[in-house]
Amino acid sequence: MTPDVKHMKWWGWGEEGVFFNYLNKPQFAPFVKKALDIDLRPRKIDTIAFDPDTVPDSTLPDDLAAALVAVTSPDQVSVDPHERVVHGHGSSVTELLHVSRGDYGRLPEVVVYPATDTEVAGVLAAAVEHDAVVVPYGGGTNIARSLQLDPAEKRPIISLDTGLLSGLRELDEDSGLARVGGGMQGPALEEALNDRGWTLGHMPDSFTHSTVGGWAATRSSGMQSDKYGDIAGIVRGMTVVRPAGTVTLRPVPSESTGPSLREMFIGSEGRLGVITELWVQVHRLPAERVVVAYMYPEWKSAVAAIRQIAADEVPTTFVRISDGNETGFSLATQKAATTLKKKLEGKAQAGLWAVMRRRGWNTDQMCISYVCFEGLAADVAARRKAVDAIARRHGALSLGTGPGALYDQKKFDTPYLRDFLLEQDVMGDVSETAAPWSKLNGVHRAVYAAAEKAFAQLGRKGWIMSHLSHSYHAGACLYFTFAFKAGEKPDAEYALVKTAIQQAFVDAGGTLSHHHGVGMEHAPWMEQVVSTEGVALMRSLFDAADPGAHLNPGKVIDAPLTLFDNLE
Ligand SMILES: Cc1cc2nc3c(=O)[nH]c(=O)nc-3n(C[C@H](O)[C@H](O)[C@H](O)COP(=O)(O)OP(=O)(O)OC[C@H]3O[C@@H](n4cnc5c(N)ncnc54)[C@H](O)[C@@H]3O)c2cc1C
Repeated sequence: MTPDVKHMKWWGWGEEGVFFNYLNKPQFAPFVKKALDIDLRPRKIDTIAFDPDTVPDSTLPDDLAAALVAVTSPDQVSVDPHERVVHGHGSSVTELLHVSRGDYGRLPEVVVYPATDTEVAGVLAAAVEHDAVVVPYGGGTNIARSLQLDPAEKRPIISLDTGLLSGLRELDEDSGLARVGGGMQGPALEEALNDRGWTLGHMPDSFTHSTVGGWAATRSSGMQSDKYGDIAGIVRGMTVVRPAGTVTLRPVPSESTGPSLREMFIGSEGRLGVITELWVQVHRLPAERVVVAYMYPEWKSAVAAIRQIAADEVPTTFVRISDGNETGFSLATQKAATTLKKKLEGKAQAGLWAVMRRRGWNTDQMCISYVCFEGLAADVAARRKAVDAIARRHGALSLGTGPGALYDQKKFDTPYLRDFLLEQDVMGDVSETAAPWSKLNGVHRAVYAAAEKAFAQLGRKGWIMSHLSHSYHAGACLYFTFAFKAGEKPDAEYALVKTAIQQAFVDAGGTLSHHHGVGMEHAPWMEQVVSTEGVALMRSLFDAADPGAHLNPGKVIDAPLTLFDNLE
């Protein structure tokens, strides 16, 4: 029997039985028709039955199987076809496209669930001794092809699932530091902390299925990073089990001990060892939390306002603005008004629209913004007043807390949209960057231009929209969502659009990725963003740290597959 570790659907995002439903959103189908020239069909797929006979048999050598069982137990080692398929991919759109059609690509020969550091060390030792590859697996939510396996890899591949390395193990309440198992998933950790009056506050959109170790290994950032920080700041110490031994980094608030090993492991995507335990910075649950919505007449004034909030150092938990296209999309995903309360809200919204039109706003260009404040009530009120004033100076109307509450409730629903779009033969995905404030509008313009050009090359209508999230003193993250109707070769078409967007990031002065990591998907651009010598230095590190290339090879740099190489 395999261990009780929660996994996502083998063929898509999230839990079986949960879907994106557009039938209760009356404006969605007309919106998609206008944006992509597509007539939506009612969703047909509730689930995709898994057929184990479609999975090639595992070729795990007997001696390696025996070694893995010897260092763990028979129940912790699985060659089950479903297990191997679940662990053979991450959540990039091209992986899901193929896997959902039964085209699995290279699969691991075996999945192992070590429960202690000693067992992890045993698995790594067995891998080195039997010349196998080990790929640490957290929640499988990455979208940078960080888990995708090289079809040309001839050695046995072990997927090391971190699910049993879980639990809130210690809470140092004096310091606000928690010791946590690397495989613990977001909801379990947050629940355990909340029960004791604490929160981590790290909320990536993938929160429901991703793990603390995965966050660290991909250099993740959550939607509340303005207050709680990116994972690189949240992680204060860690344990990393490597084939040669274990690195233990004690939790300290800051240190001056040479180049930071902690930073080196953050973003290492499994190439330097298995992160089995982390010390993370936690916070008391806030007394009050308020999300206020504002509507700006257009993008530039909205960005200027957010820039001002950052420059004035008004503490916020998050600040987000959707550009005109994304605001249109959000409005199109509003549910039909079935209750009196909703109908009244609908009337109030119509009234607001009339005000905006009277002010001469172009409703296609207006930008919705959400600002979250947490803390003591008086403090929240003072900060809200400061942001209100900045927003007004930049021409915004305050929409109050109603839309913000809705945003808070819906925030983890959107990931289901990609699977729905795939079923409708639409390729939809996201790409994100960060840039200094001085370059942000240029990056926004460049990405739109690059995407429109790529859609024109494909000869069909495409859609792109964006929001600003994660503000810093020096700049912010821009997060783009794009979609187009798939043709004969969806991967090649996707590669064309995605490449255009990534190249536009780099050319316009942004970074390759703000929080999705590199994997194989972004590796080809690494020299452009960290320089040729930078990549050479990273290569020396990986080669020296893992001379036999046993640890998730081909990720971050030197990827064997590019965006243009289809899965088998
Ligand atoms: C819909 C959607 C929304 C997303 N939103 C966000 C977001 O808001 N912010 C964000 O940062 N990311 C986001 N992501 C990306 C993804 O969730 C992150 O990259 C996440 O950190 C991956 O964690 P995981 O546990 O799923 O890792 P996995 O996908 O299982 O693994 C990712 C990489 O980390 C390695 N790894 C995993 N665990 C360990 C470990 N314990 N030790 C060593 N290496 C390990 C793996 O080998 C692999 O290379 C999103 C993804 C999706 C699909």
